[in-house]
Amino acid sequence: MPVLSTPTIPIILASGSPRRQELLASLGLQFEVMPSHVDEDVSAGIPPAQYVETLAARKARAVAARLATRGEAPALVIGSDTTVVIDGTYLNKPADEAEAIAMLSRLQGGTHEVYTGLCVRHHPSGREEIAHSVTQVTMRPLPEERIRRYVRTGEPMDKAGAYAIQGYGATLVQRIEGDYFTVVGLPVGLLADLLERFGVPVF
Ligand SMILES: Cc1cn([C@H]2C[C@H](O)[C@@H](COP(=O)(O)OP(=O)(O)OP(=O)(O)O)O2)c(=O)[nH]c1=O
Repeated sequence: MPVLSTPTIPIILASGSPRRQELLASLGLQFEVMPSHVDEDVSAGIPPAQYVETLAARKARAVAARLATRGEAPALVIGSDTTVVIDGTYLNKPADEAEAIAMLSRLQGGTHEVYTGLCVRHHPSGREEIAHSVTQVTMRPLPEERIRRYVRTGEPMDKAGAYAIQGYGATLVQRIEGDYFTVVGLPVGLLADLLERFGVPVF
């Protein structure tokens, strides 16, 4: 674990995701957490890269707006969004166990893509740097009984695509092509690039 350093400008993570909090902390930066609670509805037919970038920006903008209302000092706000895409269909968090089973039945034995969008927004100037990253994940063929047992662990319920590669879900994955952290929900290399553009190097 790196020594925690205080960045030159306060950093705010606009996310309630514990995975995102852990990954950002692993970079050794000090930051505050402010979940955005935005509506995640996006117009139908939007391509996946645009979809995750739109939601990442919406999250960062919602939190930046809160800072503006309170007249807060300058800060960098980080928003992020992850979605699983298979054959043009977006799989977000399952509503219940039945939907989790349906999602995993669809993903098993094949390859899908995980898209994560990132937005770093400067408050109060409104300058934004937005980008996304995509990783291909191939899942092992899984018997239905194994899918049901996995869903009963409770792990899939708050995860896009109903699995967590960083948890028991690691055992479901055959291979990935691309950045692991994109699948977990915060591509740290891409984030470091965006922070550098604001003159905030991670190290
Ligand atoms: C595919 C996959 C997703 N996920 C998680 C990352 C995200 O938390 C979640 C996707 O939902 P998101 O809507 O991206 O994020 P969130 O609602 O959890 O948090 P917030 O909007 O406040 O930032 O799925 C994993 O943890 N592991 C995985 O392997």
